[in-house]
Amino acid sequence: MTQTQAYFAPVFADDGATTVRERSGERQAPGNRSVAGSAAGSDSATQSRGDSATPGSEQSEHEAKLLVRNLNFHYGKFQALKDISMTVPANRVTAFIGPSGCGKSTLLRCFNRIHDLYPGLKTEGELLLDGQNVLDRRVDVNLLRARIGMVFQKPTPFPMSVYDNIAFGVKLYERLSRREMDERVEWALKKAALWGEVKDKLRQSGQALSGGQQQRLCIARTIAVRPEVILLDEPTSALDPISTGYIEDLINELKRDYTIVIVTHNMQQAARVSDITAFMYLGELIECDATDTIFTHPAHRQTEDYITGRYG
Ligand SMILES: Nc1ncnc2c1ncn2[C@@H]1O[C@H](COP(=O)(O)OP(=O)(O)OP(=O)(O)O)[C@@H](O)[C@H]1O
Repeated sequence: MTQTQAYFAPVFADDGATTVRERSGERQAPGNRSVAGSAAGSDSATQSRGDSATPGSEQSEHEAKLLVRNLNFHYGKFQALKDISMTVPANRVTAFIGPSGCGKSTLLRCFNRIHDLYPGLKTEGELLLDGQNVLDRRVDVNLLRARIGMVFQKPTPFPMSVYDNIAFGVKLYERLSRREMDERVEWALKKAALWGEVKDKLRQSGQALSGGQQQRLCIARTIAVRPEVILLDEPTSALDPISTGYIEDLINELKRDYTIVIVTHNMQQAARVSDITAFMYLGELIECDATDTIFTHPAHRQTEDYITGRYG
């Protein structure tokens, strides 16, 4: 099973699909949806605003969309994340940087609980989305993943038409008329800056598009379910510079409506697209601050060594 298939596996399963469809009528407008059980994290909501003790909060006057508190993560006996605390501000781009193996992707995957798909992994601490702890076992992970969408490193269109690539995820969560679905598909493709290139190819296979177009299709597919947060795990590492430029422009455009978290190995990219940068090293968050500050006046020697290319 590929990572993407695994990600969607719960909604392919009979029980999961039924649950999501049955609950689709309950879904609220974007920005006003709840994924948590009735008691989950309610008292944390007020605390999630302007928690000055949390790294990353001081540099943002924006509302905290995600708040990570004392997060630890284990792959079996190996601890991959160590006591991570940080704020991800709303409608901003937050970049995770750091040497290979420092835990960037592991942290990103905690946000939409993709680790739940694999046995033997343990997450401790709190991860608040609009004040609700998404690590609470009562959280409906399918609804969580509708609120927090993810785009993987390698473009992974489904083996179906361009149109169906978009419509597929939407159908899992909403019942739309044909006309409404047409409108949603067009809207998502326009948002992903792909409409002009594919409007005459909607019935062609998504896998027949170029690599850069496929990645924009994957972004369109993610946007189509109207998430609030978009997680991008090295979204341009398999793309040429022109396609990378398109995606970076798109990220800049999308942050008006979405909160974006991106993992990147490319420090120029982090500097170009992000407002906030978090530097990680050996499973720890070393520092998190405004991107300009991280790249010009990092507070820690390890950060400076990394951004100046002394290691990594
Ligand atoms: N499934 C797994 N089982 C055991 N250990 C894992 C697993 N996935 C990742 N790790 C380990 O967890 C640590 C963090 O890995 P992660 O992929 O999050 O790092 P990363 O910073 O994203 O690295 P890269 O930049 O190379 O993608 C690494 O030491 C890695 O070997």
